[in-house]
Amino acid sequence: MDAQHPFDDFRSLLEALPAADTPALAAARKRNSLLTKPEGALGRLEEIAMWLAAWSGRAPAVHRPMVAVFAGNHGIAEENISPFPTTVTQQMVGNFEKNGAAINQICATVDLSLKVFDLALDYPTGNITVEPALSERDCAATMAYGMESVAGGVDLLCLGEMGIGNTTIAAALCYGLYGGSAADWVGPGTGAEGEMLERKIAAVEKAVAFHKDHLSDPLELLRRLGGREFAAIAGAIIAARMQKVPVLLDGFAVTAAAAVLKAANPSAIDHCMIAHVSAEPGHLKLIQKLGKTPLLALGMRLGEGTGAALAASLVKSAAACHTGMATFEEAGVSGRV
Ligand SMILES: O=C(O)c1ccc[n+]([C@@H]2O[C@H](COP(=O)([O-])O)[C@@H](O)[C@H]2O)c1
Ligand SMILES: Cc1cc2nc[nH]c2cc1C
Repeated sequence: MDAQHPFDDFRSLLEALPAADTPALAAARKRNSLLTKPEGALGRLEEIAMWLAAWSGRAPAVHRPMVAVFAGNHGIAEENISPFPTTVTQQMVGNFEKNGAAINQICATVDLSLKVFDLALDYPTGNITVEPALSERDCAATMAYGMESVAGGVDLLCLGEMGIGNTTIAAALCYGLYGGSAADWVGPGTGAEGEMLERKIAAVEKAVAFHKDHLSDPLELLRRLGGREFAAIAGAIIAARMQKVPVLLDGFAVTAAAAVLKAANPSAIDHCMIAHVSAEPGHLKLIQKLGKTPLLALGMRLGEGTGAALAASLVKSAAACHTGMATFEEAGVSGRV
């Protein structure tokens, strides 16, 4: 028998992803049409409620929403492409644990649980300009770890990340997936400008040129150009699909991880919404490639899942309206003449 390849299980899962639940969607559409409002008057909140039904397989409801933040360190930081040192990744994980970060405050106000997963921060990935980020085994194990984050009855998963250098990695993934020029995908991240921005563009160019013969397979592209938080997020998105959990994607890095899955199977991220468009210029371009429309545009560029957590409040309201509103008949409100 052939030896198992570390990616075999993920390839099988990606080929056999569950489809949307059509009966649950039909039931939600029916109820939506009876509620006390002019048709379509709740705009995208109605779309969100239908999306929840289609991908959860139940009436739209959000009782156990969770933000998962995956933290990773990147060998590419050696190229001096971020204004911040990689030690900040671990320090921010400490800050999350002490409730000191923006994501803690948003989770508290929106009533979301928060889990932070630090991914071997003392062992940064390979510098992708000269070597793959991860071995096949490490990439597959990290995807599997990400899958485990979707447990305990979560019914809305908000994905976020923390990792100094990861806007360079996200740009490399996008350039590897979609081409164009490296400069199309590179932006300031936490504040790179001038020569640092030029180094960032050069690093992305060099990385994609170095791995150019291995980029047609999306999982291989992920392990060569990606990083641990990207692999874990890809795993979490797959697990959510299997467990009928709708997903909110945060900024540039999270969306780039999702894009890898869409390249493997065009329907792989149909259960995901783009929570917000970040100020990182590559994010909007990437969202357009994915054919999606973000829920929010607040000029944020923090990461940590902050945009996804804010969008979760919209998803909660959408579910509450769908479930709690009276029908025309119940309320004795006259319908259209
Ligand atoms: O969410 C975004 O689109 C976003 C845009 C710019 C920066 N970030 C965050 O900033 C870090 C990466 O920035 P950098 O400059 O080190 O590549 C990482 O921790 C991200 O969460 C996040
Ligand atoms: C301070 C800081 C906080 C962050 N949160 C997400 N990415 C970040 C990057 C920095 C530098």
